[in-house]
Amino acid sequence: MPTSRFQIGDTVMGRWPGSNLYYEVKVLSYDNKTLLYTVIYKDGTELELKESDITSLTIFKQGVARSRSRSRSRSPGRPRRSRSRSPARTSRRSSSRTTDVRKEKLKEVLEVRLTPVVRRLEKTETESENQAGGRYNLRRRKDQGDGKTVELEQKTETEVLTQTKPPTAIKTTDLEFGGRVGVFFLMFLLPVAVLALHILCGQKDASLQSFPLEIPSLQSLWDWQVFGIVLLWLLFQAVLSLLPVGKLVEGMPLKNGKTLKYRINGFYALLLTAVAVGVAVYQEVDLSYIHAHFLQFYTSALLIVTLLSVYLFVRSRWASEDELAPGGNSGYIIYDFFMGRELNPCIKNFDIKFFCEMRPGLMGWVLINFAMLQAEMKHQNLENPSPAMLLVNIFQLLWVVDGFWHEEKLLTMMDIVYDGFGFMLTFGDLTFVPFTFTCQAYYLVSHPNELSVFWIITLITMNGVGYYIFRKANSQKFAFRKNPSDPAVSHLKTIPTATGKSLIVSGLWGWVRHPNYLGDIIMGLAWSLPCGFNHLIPYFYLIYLFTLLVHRNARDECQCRKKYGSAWEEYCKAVPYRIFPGIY
Ligand SMILES: NC(=O)C1=CN([C@@H]2O[C@H](COP(=O)(O)OP(=O)(O)OC[C@H]3O[C@@H](n4cnc5c(N)ncnc54)[C@H](OP(=O)(O)O)[C@@H]3O)[C@@H](O)[C@H]2O)C=CC1
Ligand SMILES: CC(C)CCC[C@@H](C)[C@H]1CC=C2C3=C(CC[C@@]21C)[C@@]1(C)CC[C@H](O)C(C)(C)[C@@H]1CC3
Repeated sequence: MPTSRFQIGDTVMGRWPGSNLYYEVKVLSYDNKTLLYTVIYKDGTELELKESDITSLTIFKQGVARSRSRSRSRSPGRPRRSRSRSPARTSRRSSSRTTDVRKEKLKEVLEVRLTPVVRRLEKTETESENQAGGRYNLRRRKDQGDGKTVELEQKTETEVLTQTKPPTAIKTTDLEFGGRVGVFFLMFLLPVAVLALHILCGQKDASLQSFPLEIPSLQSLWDWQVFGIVLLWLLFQAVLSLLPVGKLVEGMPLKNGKTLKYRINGFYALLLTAVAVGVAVYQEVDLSYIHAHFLQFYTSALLIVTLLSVYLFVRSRWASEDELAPGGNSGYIIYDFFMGRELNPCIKNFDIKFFCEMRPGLMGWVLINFAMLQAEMKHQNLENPSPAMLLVNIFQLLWVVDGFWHEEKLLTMMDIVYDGFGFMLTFGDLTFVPFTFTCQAYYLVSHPNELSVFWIITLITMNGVGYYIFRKANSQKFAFRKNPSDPAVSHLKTIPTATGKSLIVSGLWGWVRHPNYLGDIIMGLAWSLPCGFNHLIPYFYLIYLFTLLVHRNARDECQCRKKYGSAWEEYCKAVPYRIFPGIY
């Protein structure tokens, strides 16, 4: 192996593909043609790595030691922000220089990456465990009796430190949604599809055969007063989100080691919004105004989404590389505009993405549903809302309340940790959620549907079952990631992975690989069925959810395969179905 830097049998630190995590590996061979090293991880996983993904133990330890001494002298507050020393930049530049320079740069990379987390080690053990999403053990433990494996036995500093890093913002090469052409069409199709949905839901003949639809006049699409109301709504929700009530929680560590702080007060904001709406209704504000001006509300929201997306794209030009999302950095303007370049665009401490993801959209959804309930009573001259309308309102309210009750969990989700904030998410959060998730209630205003007692009980049971699966699966995974030895989840069987995290392979997560998606889809069905079978249009949410979750499942599995390698394959063998047991 004359040209290789590392020799067969050397113990070195190897980067886990697709991440910033370094683990101890042994060099098994070197291929002069492909310039790849075959290395073996401590759990037996063999992989081929590039030289740039390997570093010697000495250099790695020096990096850790230096970072430790530096961090102690630093203030315990927010870590220093350093544009010029961004890890991504440093590592990119270093690749074109000499080996010595590379070594020096690598030390720097490790130093910068590790520093802030050393600070975390000075906290209590529980804190560091929570932040790291669990503790990590590189050794694959021998199975114990029932084949159950236990995580975390031994925790080295480096393991915890490196594990907490999110993926690097290298140039995005795997384009999703059909690449540039796909997103270009999506960007026009999505708003038009939502508009068509509105027109269909609102007209007497809601059948798909009523195409081509009557195009609404431009005048009927715009109203300055409605635009003002939408702006006020956004402002009101932003103010509520800044209220100093509720706990302050640290988000997942960013690439530069920095963590952002989030005020978890969504549930209080929901209560305050309910009080404000209650007062308005008491003051005889007619909420059916929203129904009467629904299209104008939609176009106002769409204009705000477009302006916000442009603002986000423009400001991302000044973002440092470590502030960029891994998925929206292709260099193609259209694609990056759609996917979003910046991971967590903030104005001071206000994270725009975190705010938009739930607040205005989910609260708006509940408010619009309630407005539709009032509109139904008005239009159909009812003294009380119909059972169908009540079920839709209650089922969806339960889901939204649940979302706000567990708001903190959003911080660990793919949308916050991985996806950029661009047109797709702004449109999804601020228009798609409030203006399509409400389609059942909107439909019921002009398409009454009688429900028998049997049907009502069946729908309540269906929603209950779906909710139980959704909640239990999500809570179990969250509790397990937070602390695998938590008595509530410690009985679960697991598959260890080379990253040190384990995969649950029993209970709901041993039934299908995404039980939470299954629960969500069952609920989605229970939300549409109250509208009867006359038209397909109230099933829009179900169709959307099914498509989104199947696509999301594929995205997530692709990431998990990269992260967990052979352990993920083992999990797929043990749990062959993705979402629907015995079917898919
Ligand atoms: N109604 C709607 O419009 C939408 C609803 N949702 C809902 O949001 C919820 C969250 O969804 P989402 O964030 O997509 O995905 P999940 O909550 O399912 O998270 C997937 C992650 O869980 C971890 N994981 C996967 N399998 C296992 C296992 N066996 N044991 C332990 N950890 C595992 C992996 O991350 P790691 O190992 O890194 O922890 C994986 O990346 C779902 O209930 C979904 O239905 C989502 C999107 C839209
Ligand atoms: C085709 C569209 C442009 C796609 C838009 C997708 C978005 C509407 C959804 C993507 C993931 C979402 C989640 C929630 C709302 C819908 C979007 C934004 C969620 C915040 C709702 C509340 C839940 O409790 C949750 C589990 C936290 C949801 C997380 C994902």
